[in-house]
Amino acid sequence: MWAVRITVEDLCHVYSPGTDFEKVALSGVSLTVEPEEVLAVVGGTGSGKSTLVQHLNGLLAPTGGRVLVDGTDARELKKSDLRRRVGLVFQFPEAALFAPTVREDVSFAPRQLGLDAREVERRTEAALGRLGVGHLAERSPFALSGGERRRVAIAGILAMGPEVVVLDEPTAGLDPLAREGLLDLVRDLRDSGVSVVLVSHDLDEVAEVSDRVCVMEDGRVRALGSPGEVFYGRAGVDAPETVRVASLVAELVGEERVGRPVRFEETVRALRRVMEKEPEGGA
Ligand SMILES: Nc1ncnc2c1ncn2[C@@H]1O[C@H](COP(=O)(O)OP(=O)(O)OP(=O)(O)O)[C@@H](O)[C@H]1O
Repeated sequence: MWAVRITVEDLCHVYSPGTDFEKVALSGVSLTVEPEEVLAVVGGTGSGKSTLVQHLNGLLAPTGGRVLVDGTDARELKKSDLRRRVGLVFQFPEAALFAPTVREDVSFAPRQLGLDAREVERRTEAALGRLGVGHLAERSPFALSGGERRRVAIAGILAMGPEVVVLDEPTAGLDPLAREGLLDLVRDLRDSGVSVVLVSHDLDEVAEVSDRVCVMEDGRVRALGSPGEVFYGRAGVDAPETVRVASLVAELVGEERVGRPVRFEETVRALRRVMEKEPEGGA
């Protein structure tokens, strides 16, 4: 698949400018969403994450700065094209399901694109299959579990064939199994050439799936880099459990023996290495 690059340059966003409710939500944000990467956006509540991602598909217009999609200013692109290319899945997207059946709900967006009926059907079935909800196609979205409804809502976005998918807190409120399933989807999207922007409060899941992490604070980029750079650096973020465990062990035996693991499996492997070298009875 042809992969898109989104460049955010010195982006500023002010809500309700010139009124008593004026709020500067973003100031001077610059970053790039590279083709075929998972970029996590983390940060405290109100730090500007949702505002930032709504600029990626033109839902919000910059107060200052610009967003470039493969070098073209997003304002010059047709809004409907941009929203098809950059699919935005809001927090709790299941709240927007409306059709009598799952299949009709998922096919709604591709039908709006003016595609012929066979192409709509092909995309709908592919998206239902990808999200593992094909067996629910004739059911009412309202008669499903929360996790199933969320998958149906995401299938509706994927049926548009986006090149970038933005997921705003996709695992919020899901049980561990449903959460794991969504993280598998994130990896699967990246592996099939779709970039993913993942907004998350859950640093452990960010450590598991992201290629790079952007830390937002008070409307600015506080840190941007690989999970290792960000979580072991001085970004001031709380680290994922995996990193905290590895850091504690590194304090005892030295970082050169533990390294800087980020993902669960890497941390387990690092600790195993340390234990194997440890003489009987401890150091
Ligand atoms: N429509 C709006 N009108 C005015 N202010 C807003 C609006 N939406 C967000 N804000 C404010 O802009 C700032 C950034 O909000 P934003 O929703 O982008 O943060 P966030 O990092 O996504 O937060 P959360 O993690 O709680 O979802 C906050 O101070 C918020 O109160």
